[in-house]
Amino acid sequence: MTESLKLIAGNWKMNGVGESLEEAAALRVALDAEAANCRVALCPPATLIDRMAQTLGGSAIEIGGQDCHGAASGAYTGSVSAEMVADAGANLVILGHSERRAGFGETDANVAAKAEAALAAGLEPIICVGETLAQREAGEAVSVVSQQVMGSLPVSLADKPFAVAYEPVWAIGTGLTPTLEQIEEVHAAVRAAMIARLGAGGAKPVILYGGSVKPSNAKEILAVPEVGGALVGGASLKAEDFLGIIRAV
Ligand SMILES: O=C(CO)COP(=O)(O)O
Repeated sequence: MTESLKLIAGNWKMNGVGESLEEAAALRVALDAEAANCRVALCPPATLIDRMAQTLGGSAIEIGGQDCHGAASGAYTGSVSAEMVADAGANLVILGHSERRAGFGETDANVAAKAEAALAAGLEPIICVGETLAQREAGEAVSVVSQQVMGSLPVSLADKPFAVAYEPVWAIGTGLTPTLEQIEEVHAAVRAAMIARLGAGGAKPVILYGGSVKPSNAKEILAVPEVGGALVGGASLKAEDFLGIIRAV
């Protein structure tokens, strides 16, 4: 078991324009008044990182990007480098989300390169893994996720701060969640793969669960062994919902 503080991270995905920062501001007001029992982060679209950093400046709430390129700079129209994400005001970055693996063809090797770039820029990567429904139904969830961990974590992560997020693809945005036993089984496998890949450096970083986490199910999910926090999509867009999850820690 890890002794690290739990991390509750909100992934806004491609939602949010300037006025959405009111939700970040409301979260800040609430957490200024009642300190959270965990690390809290918001990961807005890249265009909002800078303004969110201004909105949250001086608060305990951390900021993450949702992706970065694997190269430091160059002719990659439309892409954002890890250094740019950090320069805008983030200290974390989500990498290898299933929406990027499926929609943008990202491979484990791409994700590992992005993690290297993130480390070089001083960002803490949150590396996502998770099986599809077909893979789960074929009994392959543990093997698929273990392979993703082995392929997506560069060995240079060993002494660095990072997190892994287990997000079953079929649980994202569907209202479906695995049973607590299924979550425990995969998180144990993720931990074993982290240690196989990184040695002792794989023992401590938190493993987040993501996929239809909401205030009503957060408490039981966060109590599962090796669940070191949550990566929250839809329920992170409204401060009140996100606070309900933070309060469940
Ligand atoms: O993909 C997710 C977080 O990265 C989970 O999304 P939902 O919480 O909306 O299911």
